[in-house]
Amino acid sequence: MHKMLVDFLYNSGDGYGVFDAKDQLVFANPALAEIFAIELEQLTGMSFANIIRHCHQQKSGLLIETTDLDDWLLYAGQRRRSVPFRIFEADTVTGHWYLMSEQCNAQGAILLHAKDITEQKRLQFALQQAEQLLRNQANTDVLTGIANRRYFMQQAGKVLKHQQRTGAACSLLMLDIDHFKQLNDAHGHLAGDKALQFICEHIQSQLRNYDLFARYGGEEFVILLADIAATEAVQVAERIQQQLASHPMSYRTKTLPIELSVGIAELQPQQSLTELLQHADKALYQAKAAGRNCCIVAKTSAL
Ligand SMILES: Nc1nc2c(ncn2[C@@H]2O[C@H](COP(=O)(O)OP(=O)(O)OP(=O)(O)O)[C@@H](O)[C@H]2O)c(=O)[nH]1
Repeated sequence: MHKMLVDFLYNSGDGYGVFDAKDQLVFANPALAEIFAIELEQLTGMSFANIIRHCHQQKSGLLIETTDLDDWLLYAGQRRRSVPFRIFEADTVTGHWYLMSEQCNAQGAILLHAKDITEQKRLQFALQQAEQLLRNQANTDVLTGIANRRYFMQQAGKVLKHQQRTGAACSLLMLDIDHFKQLNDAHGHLAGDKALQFICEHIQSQLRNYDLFARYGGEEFVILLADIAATEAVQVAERIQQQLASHPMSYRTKTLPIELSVGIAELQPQQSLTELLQHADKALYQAKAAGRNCCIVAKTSAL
């Protein structure tokens, strides 16, 4: 090889290596030796399979995550030389990422090039996490930590479609704290905020993981119960009310009783989310009119 080229390869921060047609590594530069975490003198002459075995056994160099190394090697063997050029990402035990490219010539020799992309990957992960955080924030009510109305509307539409397609039951509960203004006025807004958080924790503890529970407005909440008919939904609502009565909220030195009125509507065929919400809202209004701290099921007839 031309001396200049050899010097370049030896001093390059990118890893370079050449595997012959029998998959023996006939040339490697120091950067590649570092990636595999094998001394350069030892590395040169090793077969691809032995390099991978070494990394796997020593838990050093390339991160080989498998419980069946022979299977891993078989799979890798099928991919190597399957195309004249291929590109893939690989990471090391120490958390570095490399963009690997393999160029295969007509005789079956492979030129391997490994470029450090750790910084790009770090930024990519950070961006993904930031996106996830933003998505969560956009869907979450800040005060209570439960889903907000926006998220509810998005998800409820999907649940309704699914339930209507399969003909399964579905009930919507609309819950509103009774005389909440009085609580705020008597004990302060902070007590009101604590009450909202307390109620959310309380309701959440009574629900299944996949029930859709959201803060719909100030002191109003919605719960969408898939596969639950109105008669069963009443039991859920009454359990929430009874538990709330027997476990009142403590605030500073006081005990603050909190009560809820609940309107329930069962999903009808062809009904839209807006219509279902209207029915539950009307039932909630009736529960308030009936004296509060009770639960009313909407009539299935038109509003
Ligand atoms: N502390 C606190 N209060 C809130 C929040 N959102 C809404 N509210 C209060 O909730 C109260 C709702 O009052 P109303 O609509 O009159 O209802 P209510 O007093 O519960 O009466 P009924 O629903 O008829 O039983 C208002 O005083 C709002 O200020 C909040 O995030 N924190």
